Amino acid sequence: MTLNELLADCRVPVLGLCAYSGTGKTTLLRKLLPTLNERGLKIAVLKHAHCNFEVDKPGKDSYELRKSGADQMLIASSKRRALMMERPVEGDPDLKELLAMVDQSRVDMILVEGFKKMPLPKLELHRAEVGKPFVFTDDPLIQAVACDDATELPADFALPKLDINDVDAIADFVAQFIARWQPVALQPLGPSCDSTERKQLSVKQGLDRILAMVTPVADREQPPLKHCVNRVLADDAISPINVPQHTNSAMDGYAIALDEAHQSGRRYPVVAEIFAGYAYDGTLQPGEAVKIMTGAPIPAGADTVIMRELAQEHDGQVQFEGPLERGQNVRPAGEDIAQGQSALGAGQRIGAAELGLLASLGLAQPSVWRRPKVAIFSTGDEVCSPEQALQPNCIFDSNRYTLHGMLTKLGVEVLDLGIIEDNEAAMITALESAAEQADMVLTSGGVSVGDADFIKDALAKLGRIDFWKIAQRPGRPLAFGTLNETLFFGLPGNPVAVMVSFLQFVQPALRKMAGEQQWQPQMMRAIATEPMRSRVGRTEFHRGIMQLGAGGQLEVKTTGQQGSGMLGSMVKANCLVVIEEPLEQVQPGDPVWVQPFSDLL
Ligand SMILES: Nc1nc2c(c(=O)[nH]1)N[C@H]1C(S)=C(S)[C@@H](COP(=O)(O)OP(=O)(O)OC[C@H]3O[C@@H](n4cnc5c(N)ncnc54)[C@H](O)[C@@H]3O)O[C@H]1N2
Ligand code: MOO
Repeated sequence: MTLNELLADCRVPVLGLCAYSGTGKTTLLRKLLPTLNERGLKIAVLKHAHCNFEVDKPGKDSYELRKSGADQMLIASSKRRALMMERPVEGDPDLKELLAMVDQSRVDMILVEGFKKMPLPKLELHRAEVGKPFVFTDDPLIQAVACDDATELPADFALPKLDINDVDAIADFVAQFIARWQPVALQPLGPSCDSTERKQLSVKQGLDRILAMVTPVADREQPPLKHCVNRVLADDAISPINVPQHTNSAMDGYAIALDEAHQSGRRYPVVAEIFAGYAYDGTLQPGEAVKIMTGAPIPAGADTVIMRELAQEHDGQVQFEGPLERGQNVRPAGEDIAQGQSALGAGQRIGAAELGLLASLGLAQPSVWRRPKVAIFSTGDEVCSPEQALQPNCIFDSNRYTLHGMLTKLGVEVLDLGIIEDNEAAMITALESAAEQADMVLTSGGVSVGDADFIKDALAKLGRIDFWKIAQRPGRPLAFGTLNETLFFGLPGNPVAVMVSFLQFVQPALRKMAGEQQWQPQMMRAIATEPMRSRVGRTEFHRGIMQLGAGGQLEVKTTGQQGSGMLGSMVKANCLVVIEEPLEQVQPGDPVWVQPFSDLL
């Protein structure tokens, strides 16, 4: 069994914990589960046990009834429920069947303990004193190794290494694993589903081929900070200063040096008053206080701030109520970002928060990548510019406008070449000129099998273009390749297909070209509130409306009719519902993946 077969039906990430006995797997899990719960993550644990384990006790009804011959014993109260089944099997129980028994709609992931040999992504736990060999050397599915200080890893060890005693670091790893996880249907399919055999590419296969062809832009620019919104950082933003610059007060109050002599009722003479933006030049002596405002630097000698509400000042002296703790209400210099630390990594797209952060470091002209230039045009004699009167049998050109909108939001430079006449000579001239001026050329229409699709002949003469069929709907036909050095996408003509293909393929390509690193489409789980039909073997993108349900859970319904020419369905929608290849039908109550539009639409 392959990983894809084992996990094909899993709606949540599955991670194995693999270790030899004595490594402390269960001890770690007992600490890890509350840590993950604190982060809002609900975890199911699936554990392999020795063959004749018992969970209930002799004398209990459930035990006796099972021993009397109940094939399945389901016991439930208002707090919990347990199902015991007698299922003798040869060898290990079937993990795929067990995973299907977990109520996946209620958890964020399944941790599997045991089942060491199964093709699962796993975290290896290792302690040197147990004296056992590593598992990762023979198991390519090990994602990381958590080990103790005494463990000596080989020199060529290239996986993430975690400290087995650092539960927070392991929880971080698990949280990242969940965040990065994609359902099997959106991952590369195994060899049996390769294009040569099935004539269609999966969404992931298409995207992988596209991304392999994309080279990020290489020229840097240093525009003024306000012009950097939606640009991509070319270098790490290294902080030239400590933020905050000085150790300062987190409260309006009084700064003192807290010493042994402090006791409730002790009177401190107030020797100065410091406002934010000013400093106390002297050194505070034991027993003295300065009145201090939020953000003002803590004077030399002081180490503690007491908020004004807990202080009484009379005749130039102040006393404090309640117990004091040294260091309270003091924000150390560099607490937010230390001088020399990388505040933002190269490849980060700059949004409002990043812009503010760069400003807070005084980086007024960060180095960013130049914006990719994208040429767009529409094809088809029936396509008419909205600036002109509609001709008989024609339609207005909407694709150039949806493309323009999405490209603008992506922060690229758009070169709009208009509508190109449906003849080969016009097509060749337009494509040549577009390829010379831009990093990417985008067209819509003419990539399916129609007779009057001159673009195909023009492309064949000018570049190396493949005509793909993607196992998706809408957006099945897709042309992709190069015109000299310039990337070319021929998107299908249907207006919704254009947008869906842009979101799935052009967007990731352009983000990579723009220098963005580590971008992943946002994916969320929502509960379907109506049936959605799909066809096994293709990924369907339904236009969805997601909203919070009465129970506080994200719910999604479709916008109604899903014709790939109906732009109204995109207008009503706020997300795409992604129905993965293996699914035929989504029923109300089923969890589904949704891709919110917030990024681009
Ligand atoms: N025999 C087959 N017919 C079709 C197939 C197929 O596999 N076999 N695939 C269908 C699918 S799926 C799609 S999508 C379309 C894509 O076809 P083309 O890329 O060749 O696009 P056109 O035929 O030129 O146009 C399709 C549709 O879209 C309208 N259109 C085109 N450009 C614009 C524009 N700029 N603004 C608004 N609307 C536009 C055009 O008028 C057509 O109605 O092919 C199916 N057929
Ligand atoms: O790409 Mo087409 O939209 O599947 O009609």
